[in-house]
Amino acid sequence: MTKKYAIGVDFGTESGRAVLVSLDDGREITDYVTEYSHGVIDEALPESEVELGFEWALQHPNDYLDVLKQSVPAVVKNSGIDPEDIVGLGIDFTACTMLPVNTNGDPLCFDDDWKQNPHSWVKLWKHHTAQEHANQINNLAAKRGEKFLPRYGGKLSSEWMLAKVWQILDEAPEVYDEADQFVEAADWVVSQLTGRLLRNSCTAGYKAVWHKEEGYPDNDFFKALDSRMENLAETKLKGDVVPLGTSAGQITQEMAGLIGLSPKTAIAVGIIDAHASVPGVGVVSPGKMVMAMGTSLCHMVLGEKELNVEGMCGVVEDGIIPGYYGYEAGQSAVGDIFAWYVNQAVPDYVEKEAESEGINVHQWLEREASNYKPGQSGLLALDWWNGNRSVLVNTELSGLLVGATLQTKPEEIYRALLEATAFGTRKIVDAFHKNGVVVNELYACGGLPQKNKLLMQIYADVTNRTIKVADSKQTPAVGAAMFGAVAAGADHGGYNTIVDAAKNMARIKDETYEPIPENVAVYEQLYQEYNKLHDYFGRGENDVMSRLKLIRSQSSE
Ligand SMILES: Nc1ncnc2c1ncn2[C@@H]1O[C@H](COP(=O)(O)OP(=O)(O)O)[C@@H](O)[C@H]1O
Ligand SMILES: O=C(CO)[C@H](O)[C@H](O)COP(=O)(O)O
Repeated sequence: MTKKYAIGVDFGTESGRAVLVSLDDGREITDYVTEYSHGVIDEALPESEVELGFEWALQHPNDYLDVLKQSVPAVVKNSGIDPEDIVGLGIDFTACTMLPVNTNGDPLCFDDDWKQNPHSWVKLWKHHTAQEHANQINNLAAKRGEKFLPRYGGKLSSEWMLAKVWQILDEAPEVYDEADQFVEAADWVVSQLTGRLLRNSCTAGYKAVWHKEEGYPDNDFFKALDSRMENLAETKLKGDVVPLGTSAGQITQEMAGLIGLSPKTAIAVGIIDAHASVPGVGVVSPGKMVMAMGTSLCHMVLGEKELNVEGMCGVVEDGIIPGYYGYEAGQSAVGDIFAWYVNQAVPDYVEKEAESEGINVHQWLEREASNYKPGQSGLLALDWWNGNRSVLVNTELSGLLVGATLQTKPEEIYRALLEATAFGTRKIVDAFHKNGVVVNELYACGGLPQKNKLLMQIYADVTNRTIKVADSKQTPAVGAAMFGAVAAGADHGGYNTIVDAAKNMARIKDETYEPIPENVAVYEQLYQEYNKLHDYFGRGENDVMSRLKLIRSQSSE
């Protein structure tokens, strides 16, 4: 039989990339990145005078279609592979990245009547202006003892579907009324490929509080929140929720022609980007935490029971690998914090030296920071530059650096920021491990493990665990391609289960990061100090960060 292939398309924050993968061994034959031409829309609507407020983050649905139209034909062409041998395609997406659509499934922002209204656009996962709505959802759910709340670590995030939908209802009731449905971008893009709008159980479970047995929260709860939302589940969130690995159908003739695939290609239902990384690195059993490390960091681990863990993003049965409870936690900025430092705060001389050596500023800072021992800088930071996703679940929190003196060097601050993110991860690992969701070893994927060895060693030392690294540049896309192979099925050259696909296709580097005992000891001391700052600023003893944010938003009105 001729070799078979699948395509995984990873829709990230700034760009989308297609990867063509061999189904024999997971080898990535070729990939192609398409930058979103509108990027993250955070200042004004495209071709419009309408300005956006503080912490808005929108996207343009056409950018997603451009990824399909540019990246997919490019990987087919560059590989020279016959499209008939590409049996499946899967996509993964950031989430909750959601949009209102009309009865035809078209985004409201495509309509001239609606495009001047910011609420008609795609709200990106990091759109952070629905915190007040999230707070009210959480308070009411806690007061009513809603069963769903512990499954989300005791708090729903402002990044998720319910807070975003309620914000739309509150601030633009006309958009809420006009919308036939609110859908995840992952599901919308699949509908553009197949002509069928299905909701995948992964985004529905983690981001829209859907449960395999219980469905969405009761109408009573929605009614108590806001009587206008009483029937949200049957109206704006209507439609079948289907398990991961389901085929959404074959690609439409029209789309197949447009993007250069065979009309027989099976399309998998979508999955969250981070979650696709789990089979992508070959993790299909408990005890192994997968860290998708990029602009943000998502932590995923499988368990055999549904347990409550403080501040986790969620536990969803079959949410990642069928047969297991999939747990997720996360840090809403990691690479983004380093980017902030490099772009906003590094002195000129560092940029000049890096440039004269032909390396980038990250590489320069990493090299210089490697000359320090743990604790030597006397610095300690809190990693909340984009709020805290786990375990505090509060987007009002902000960053902190203590210990700076007149002698402090840029590379010491850079190192303190790397360490802060590692402490944030340690907090998450401990929260799971101590509550019965065992974490014995760590698997890292995403851009950061390829870029920064010091960072990875610090993570191994701070967590006192071995870290294995994906041997793939595009792990979520490889995971998505695996789901594409499952959608095709073994009879058509794919696989029948995601476990079979992962066993054959996932690849891990030989080199691992092992904890260094003397570093582990110093970091243990620093972590205790981090914990004190964490609780002081994060657990209500001192809410200066929330007050500053309030003053800031009042002052910018
Ligand atoms: N050498 C480096 N060390 C640490 N962080 C880096 C380095 N180079 C780039 N970054 C950070 O990596 C992040 C991008 O990660 P990547 O995984 O490629 O993106 P994404 O999360 O969008 O998929 C950026 O936030 C950037 O600041
Ligand atoms: O919340 C998410 C997963 O649950 C987002 O998809 C994720 O944080 C986006 O990450 P990145 O920009 O690093 O791909």
